[in-house]
Amino acid sequence: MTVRVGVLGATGAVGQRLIQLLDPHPSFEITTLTASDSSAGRSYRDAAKWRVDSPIPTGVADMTVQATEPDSVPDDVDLLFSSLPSSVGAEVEPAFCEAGYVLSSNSSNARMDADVPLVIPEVNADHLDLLEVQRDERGWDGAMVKNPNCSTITFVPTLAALTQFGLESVHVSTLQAVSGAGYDGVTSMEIIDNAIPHIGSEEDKLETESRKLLGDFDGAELTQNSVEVAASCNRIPTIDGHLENVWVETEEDISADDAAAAMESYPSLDLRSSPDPLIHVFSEPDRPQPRMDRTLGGGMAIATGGIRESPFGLQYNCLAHNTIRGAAGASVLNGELLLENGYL
Ligand SMILES: NC(=O)C1=CN([C@@H]2O[C@H](COP(=O)(O)OP(=O)(O)OC[C@H]3O[C@@H](n4cnc5c(N)ncnc54)[C@H](OP(=O)(O)O)[C@@H]3O)[C@@H](O)[C@H]2O)C=CC1
Ligand SMILES: N[C@@H](CC(=O)OP(=O)(O)O)C(=O)O
Repeated sequence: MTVRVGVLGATGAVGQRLIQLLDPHPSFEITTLTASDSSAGRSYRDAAKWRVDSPIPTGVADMTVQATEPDSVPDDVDLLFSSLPSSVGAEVEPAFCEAGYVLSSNSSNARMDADVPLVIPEVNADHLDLLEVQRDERGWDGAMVKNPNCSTITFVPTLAALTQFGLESVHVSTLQAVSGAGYDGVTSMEIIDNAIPHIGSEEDKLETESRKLLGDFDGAELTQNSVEVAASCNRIPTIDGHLENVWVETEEDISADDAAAAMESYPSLDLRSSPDPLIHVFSEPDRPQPRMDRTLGGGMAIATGGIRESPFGLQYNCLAHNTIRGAAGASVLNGELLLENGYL
């Protein structure tokens, strides 16, 4: 079955990555692209300042960009990927769901709403059925699933692998690539020869989204995980790939070898964009590194290394490609999960 898909915010940094991943996808066919009113009516080639490391797909270049409103999207589109600024997403995404469209959204609005599934398929695919609650409560024919923040996606799969030991508290400190701020987000004068120890709202997202992702869904209600999470977020001058240092305290003592084995054997899924292994464990203490390891598993793997026991619990590093596993690839994987579970 080929699913007709559209991209909301298609001209942006994440929208371009979505097009790069969706164009060769065997299950999805791009039929609609939307952006702001200043791009609407123009060809995609003309409206998008293409910056992804492969040419604009030929079938996409001459498509006409539509306005981002339900009336501009044909009724036969089965799935919309959303990469809109969150303020715009908050306004227009519910209107699309009300009009009957199913959305896989990367934007941060509504991620913490009680009836919105926030999903990393390998971690909490069962939360997808919150969509039934969402449809009941909101009266929507459509539906909305979200993927988490890119830095949240990087460390939560490693925590999921460790839940068997009883998670008590987590400290995480990030070194985030500049692409996370968008192409024009951080100027060269700000970031070259520098590191910036603050990223607005980011720490709160890591602390809250992780507890929702690791929570239990009983078919009616989601109970958040009680683990305490403290985050510190830093911008550094890498292009792509968020590196994180993590300390985890658990009820049971875990040796570094036990932790490595749990992460290495943590299962991937039988979905096209889920890599096997999901978590790549390096034995070298100086890995993973952004430039060397961000493209593991086509940019969808989580890499860990430097696993050791410390006075503050288990300590390790982890890394993921922020615009693939952390954004566009995460939305595509949620699209595959929606298809697998009969929501399309
Ligand atoms: N960059 C990254 O690595 C990551 C980004 N994100 C999130 O993904 C989302 C998109 O980010 P990014 O791609 O970097 O953003 P960009 O600014 O590069 O792109 C934004 C897109 O939304 C469109 N848009 C802007 N305003 C409106 C509007 N009023 N109505 C309709 N469409 C509009 C733009 O169209 P136009 O070209 O016409 O202006 C463009 O297509 C954000 O929510 C961001 O927080 C999440 C994780 C990582
Ligand atoms: N804030 C992230 C990117 C981002 O846009 O996150 P979110 O999807 O939560 O808005 C970063 O700077 O790397």
